[in-house]
Amino acid sequence: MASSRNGAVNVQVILRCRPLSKEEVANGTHQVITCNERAREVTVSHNVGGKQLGRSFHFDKVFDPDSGQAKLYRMAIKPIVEEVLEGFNCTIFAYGQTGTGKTYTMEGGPRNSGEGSSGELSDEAGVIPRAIHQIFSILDENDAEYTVKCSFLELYNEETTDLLAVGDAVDQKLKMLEDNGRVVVQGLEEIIVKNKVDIYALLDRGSAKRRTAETLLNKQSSRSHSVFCVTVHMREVSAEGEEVIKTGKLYLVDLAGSENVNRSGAVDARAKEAGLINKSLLTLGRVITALVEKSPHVPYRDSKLTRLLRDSLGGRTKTCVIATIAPTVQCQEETLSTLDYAHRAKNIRNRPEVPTTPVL
Ligand SMILES: Nc1ncnc2c1ncn2[C@@H]1O[C@H](COP(=O)(O)OP(=O)(O)OP(=O)(O)O)[C@@H](O)[C@H]1O
Repeated sequence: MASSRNGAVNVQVILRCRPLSKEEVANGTHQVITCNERAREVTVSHNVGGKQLGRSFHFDKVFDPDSGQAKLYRMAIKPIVEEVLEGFNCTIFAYGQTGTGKTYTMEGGPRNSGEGSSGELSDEAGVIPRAIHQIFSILDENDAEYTVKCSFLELYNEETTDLLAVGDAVDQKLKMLEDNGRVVVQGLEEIIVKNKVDIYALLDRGSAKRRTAETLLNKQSSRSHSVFCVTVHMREVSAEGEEVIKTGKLYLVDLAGSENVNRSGAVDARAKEAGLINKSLLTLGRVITALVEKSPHVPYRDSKLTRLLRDSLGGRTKTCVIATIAPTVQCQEETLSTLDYAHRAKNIRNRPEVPTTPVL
């Protein structure tokens, strides 16, 4: 039984500007970004013929360089995770140029060894550990019967690997199959997480595998996408006394660096020459364009990423994009490209639905 509680909603787009790094401060790097959190506006200033001009963009939320992880989570992500526990499927994408804070936002800043192993959140903890904490806090508070499962995969050059696999399965490339219109990744490990302490062990396992592959295979992490998925099954009794299983899914996606693919989804000529085309990122841009322009054909099937996350783009999922930018003049051109791209994504409309399955 599928019940639709909501009509169409736009993809939510939030903007985060990272602070200057120590080196940038030491070098006296010029900043060109002004964030106005209240007005939910970001302005890029540039100099044209000696005149200082500014271009402004509005988003659903704007976070300036002083906004820490806890604030971003509380204001932008917490309500989304609450919806996962109501049975919605939700997706959060981090999109931006390399080095603007996608991984920092999703996973968190560097941890000291042992930090987080007792389950406490550090100030620098990102969206993934905070979401797991929130999920367990709510489930435990409600005294619900539940299971929480996590998977973590990487897409690199259109190949899918399981970041949580161990033993013989470590280097296996996984196939994506279609099952009743749903895309499933064959053989992807789903680990049952018993409590919030387990999350750091999982993240460490995934990150260690990513790092090893980078060294051994000369991979560039900025060219890979990672998808962390949390599935929560909850058993509840409805107001009519009917026992129901609710399943909520949360996809947390750390995209490849957006450089080389411009705002219209075209490939930069230099990138093409250098063989730096990222098919999944390129197709994501084309899917967004097709959805925004209401084109009859949306090229979901053209890449692994868009096949896997089809439902998050114009489907039944609640979707949020976190666009990350750097404040420096050197990144100005890329920043404008990210802002244009993110601004267009605001026009995508999804129709979130809660599928409920009565227990037989
Ligand atoms: N909001 C922030 N506050 C403090 N430090 C940040 C912030 N965002 C990013 N950083 C720091 O900036 C550096 C680059 O961030 P990060 O690695 O997350 O970028 P990225 O966008 O994921 O890059 P890539 O595409 O190469 O993976 C890191 O050292 C990170 O700790």
